[in-house]
Amino acid sequence: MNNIQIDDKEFEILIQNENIAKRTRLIGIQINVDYEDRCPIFIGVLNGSFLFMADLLKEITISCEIGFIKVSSYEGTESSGNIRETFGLPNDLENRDIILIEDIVDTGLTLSYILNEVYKQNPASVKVCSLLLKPAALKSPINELEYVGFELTNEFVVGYGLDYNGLGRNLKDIYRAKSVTPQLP
Ligand SMILES: O=P(O)(O)OC[C@H]1O[C@H](OP(=O)(O)OP(=O)(O)O)[C@H](O)[C@@H]1O
Ligand SMILES: Nc1nc2[nH]cnc2c(=O)[nH]1
Repeated sequence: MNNIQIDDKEFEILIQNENIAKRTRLIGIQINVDYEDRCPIFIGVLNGSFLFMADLLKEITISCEIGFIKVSSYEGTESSGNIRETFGLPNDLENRDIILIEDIVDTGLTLSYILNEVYKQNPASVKVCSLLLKPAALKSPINELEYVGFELTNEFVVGYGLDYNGLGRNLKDIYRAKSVTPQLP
């Protein structure tokens, strides 16, 4: 299925699940090496990270803890940049190694907000693992961004946890919005 319709938008295939799985396996191996003999806390950012978090954690063989947090920011395809609150952040992060798991880093506003909240608890270290990154959309560099699955251009993507108007999170593959060709009169 190379082209799909979700709500009012057409999407085309961008990254197949086999390639997501291969990349995830490699990231998992790297994290196992980097955190050998440590016990990091993986914190997934809901909702979008739920599939990536589950698949990545199946590749993790070191001792670790797992949690999820939720922040709110986006409607449709536009970034509101209007992040209100973090829900569910553990309050015992002092001296712990934290690995934040994101599905996508776009403007980086969500992540900057979360990082700020996490640092208030004086963790030992903080790194970010994101399946997707849009480098050209980043509003400011994020030094903690250590593990990235795929770099994208500035296109809206959906599937494998990412939604369009609440739909499409269950898709195995990742799709990008097809550009609309202007209609001649
Ligand atoms: O880098 P940014 O421009 O801040 O965008 C990235 C954030 O946007 C998406 O979350 P969203 O707020 O849409 O919530 P969701 O995970 O529930 O879809 C995504 O999961 C990231 O958390
Ligand atoms: N679904 C989806 N959510 C996002 N949040 C930030 N960028 C995106 C994107 O490209 N797709």
